[in-house]
Amino acid sequence: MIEVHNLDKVYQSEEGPVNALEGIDLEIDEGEIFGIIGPSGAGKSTLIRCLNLLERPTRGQVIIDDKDLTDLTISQLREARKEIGMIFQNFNLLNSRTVAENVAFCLEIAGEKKEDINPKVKRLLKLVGLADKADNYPSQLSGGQQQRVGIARALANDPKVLLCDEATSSLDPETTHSILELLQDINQELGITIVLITHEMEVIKEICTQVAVIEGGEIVEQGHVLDIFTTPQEPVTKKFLQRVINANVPEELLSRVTVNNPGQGRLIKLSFTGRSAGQPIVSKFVHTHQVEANILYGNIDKIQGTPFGTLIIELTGEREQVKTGIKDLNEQSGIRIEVIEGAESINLSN
Ligand SMILES: Nc1ncnc2c1ncn2[C@@H]1O[C@H](COP(=O)(O)OP(=O)(O)OP(=O)(O)O)[C@@H](O)[C@H]1O
Repeated sequence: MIEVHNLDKVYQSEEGPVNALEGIDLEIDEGEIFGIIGPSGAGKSTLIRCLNLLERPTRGQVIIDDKDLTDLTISQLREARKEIGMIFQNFNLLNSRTVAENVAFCLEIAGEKKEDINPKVKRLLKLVGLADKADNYPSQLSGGQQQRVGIARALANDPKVLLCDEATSSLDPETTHSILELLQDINQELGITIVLITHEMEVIKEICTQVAVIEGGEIVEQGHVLDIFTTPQEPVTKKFLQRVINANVPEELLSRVTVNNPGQGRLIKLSFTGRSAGQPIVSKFVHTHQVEANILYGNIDKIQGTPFGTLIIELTGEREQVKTGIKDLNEQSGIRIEVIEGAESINLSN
């Protein structure tokens, strides 16, 4: 549905060229909710704006629905953009127009027949839950309601793709949740492919199926959200995940373990998914190995409907027993083990 090949974007600034994006490759399937996450300055906004050529790439291709946008004439591009809706962090509504007029505006520009505009606006406002706000002005609406107008406007030309540029970043958590739910409904009911950029892993966790992590203008990691949550590879991904999984062992616990049991206690973090999330892993482990297990932290969450658990346990016992036990655990499918720093590390690969 969307393909990006070897895309670069260089801005010319007074201080010289800025390499905002380098060698970006992406493939986004039809019907996907694809998230792009990265820290400030990573290139997220530039990338999403390159997808509809609001920002022209310096090099590379953007292919949407088999059309290479970088090859189109201005009028062909205008036509192709009707298939790509976009919503923004600050909503970008026209304050002098009512809610209905904001939505009607795109239809007027697209040359839609006058008699078709009103019923379509009504339908769109109903879809986003604002049927009763048609005659209000944007200043009379909450942030969440304004974003709903933005969504109705973005859907006016029946797009196949919806681009969301930090669409929930200026909203409180509850409103964020309701907007994400609306986006998910739109994706499921209308089959629209959604690409969103965000700096919040919560947003990725809540609605995305695939995620790409961008840092310094490059995609450093991408894959299915569940895989990235359970086996993150890059430090930047791990940092984002810490904020949502919150499975860091407090310093004081760590020092207690190493002070009381020098060279003995080992802290391990288990991440488990799917069927293994419902298994009595720890009791089975203690039963089989002569090792004590003290649970310091535990949490079970759901990502894309799949249970996903995290456990942090302190293991004490004979060194060899502990080592064998950890290796056994590591061989079980669906379980990922990390020996946490501060405890004597064990090489899990041999
Ligand atoms: N018009 C511009 N001229 C020059 N440099 C720019 C321009 N727009 C962005 N940049 C630079 O390009 C890089 C990527 O910026 P971009 O806004 O895409 O990042 P971002 O990940 O969206 O950041 P944020 O989350 O803070 O919005 C940054 O170094 C930024 O300073």
